[in-house]
Amino acid sequence: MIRVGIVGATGYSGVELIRLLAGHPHVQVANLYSSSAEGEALDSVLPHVQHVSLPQLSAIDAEQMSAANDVVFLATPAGVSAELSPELLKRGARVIDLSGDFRLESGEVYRQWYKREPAPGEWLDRAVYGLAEWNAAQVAGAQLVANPGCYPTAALLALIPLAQSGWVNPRSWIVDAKSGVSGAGRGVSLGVHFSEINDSIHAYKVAQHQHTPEIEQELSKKGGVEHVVQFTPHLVPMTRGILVTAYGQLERAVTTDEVHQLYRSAYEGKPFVRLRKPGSHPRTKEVYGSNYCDISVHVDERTGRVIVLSVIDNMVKGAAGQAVQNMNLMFGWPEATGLPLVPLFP
Ligand SMILES: NC(=O)C1=CN([C@@H]2O[C@H](COP(=O)(O)OP(=O)(O)OC[C@H]3O[C@@H](n4cnc5c(N)ncnc54)[C@H](OP(=O)(O)O)[C@@H]3O)[C@@H](O)[C@H]2O)C=CC1
Ligand SMILES: CC(=O)N[C@@H](CCC(=O)OP(=O)(O)O)C(=O)O
Repeated sequence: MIRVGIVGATGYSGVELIRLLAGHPHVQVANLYSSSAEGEALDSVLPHVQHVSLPQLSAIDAEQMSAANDVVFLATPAGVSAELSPELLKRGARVIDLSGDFRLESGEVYRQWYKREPAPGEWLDRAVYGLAEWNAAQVAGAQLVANPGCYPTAALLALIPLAQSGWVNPRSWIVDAKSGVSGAGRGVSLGVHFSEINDSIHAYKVAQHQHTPEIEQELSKKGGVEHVVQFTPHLVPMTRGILVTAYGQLERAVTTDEVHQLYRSAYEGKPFVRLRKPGSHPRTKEVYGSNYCDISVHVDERTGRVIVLSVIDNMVKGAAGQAVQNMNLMFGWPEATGLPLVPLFP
């Protein structure tokens, strides 16, 4: 058994980590850390974990955290990990960061999109981008894994095979995405007020969302040329789930079946990518509570566009589930260890 510590356990991704790790055969949730509820039991904040055997919430202390855990998950807002992770890493800890602090290779790009100070460059250089399906070997040897953002996970799994094919104009990508409200975390604000978001849908951060450079960075790395993405997120009145509808302009004539075959080869043997029938319409409900990303491809011969649909549960494949998948790779266990294989339905 390895000892796992979680920072931000009172938040949505942190408590989702607890749900998943409680069923993991090689893990003991040894330490939970909180910046606001030190000394309390987690079930006093979140009663749904009553009867789950968990340690009390402890204060954040890099020395203790490094000594008392084999791996530390940071499920904290942007900016926390940039300061805390170097302190943990210096002391030899292994870290899986669910925030955006180590995903962007350039500190300058981070400063521009996150509007805050980046982590020190020496540590940014050491982070491995934890898109498990594409970076498994690097994740296995990493001390610091930057768990991908929720929208980038759905977008990159949908687009990397095509980015590598050279069939699509790399500057033509349009990624339209819709997210459930849990993506915004547990903090309360007018932006997630029930009476203002229910029965309604809206776009936000048009041309300004911090996941734009993350998607572009990874598509460009995998595609071998610069890729440019027009990314528009929307908030929809549901709790979990992301649907990405992505469009690219084809530079050669290909059929839906050829694109489907490309994806079949790309994701063969990957336990969490389920390629759906060509021309089908995956629904967020079909991956709810699971670590799957379901993908379908379509070619519109009239417009010369390829359209890729992908769905994930933002809390699982988009956050905690992918983090557990990365932990499995880091410790040499099969990728799917401890992760639920049947979504919650309906
Ligand atoms: N929700 C989602 O779908 C996804 C979230 N993420 C990322 O994961 C991270 C966590 O998100 P989420 O769980 O939604 O957020 P929440 O707001 O639900 O939880 C964040 C937790 O972080 C802790 N925290 C707040 N401030 C500090 C601080 N200064 N120092 C230490 N801990 C602090 C809080 O716990 P306490 O008060 O106990 O310290 C809080 O419960 C974010 O970076 C987010 O962007 C990534 C992908 C998807
Ligand atoms: C619905 C909703 O508000 N979603 C969040 C996604 C949070 C996230 O994953 O952002 P990080 O890059 O900081 O991890 C958003 O759009 O900002």
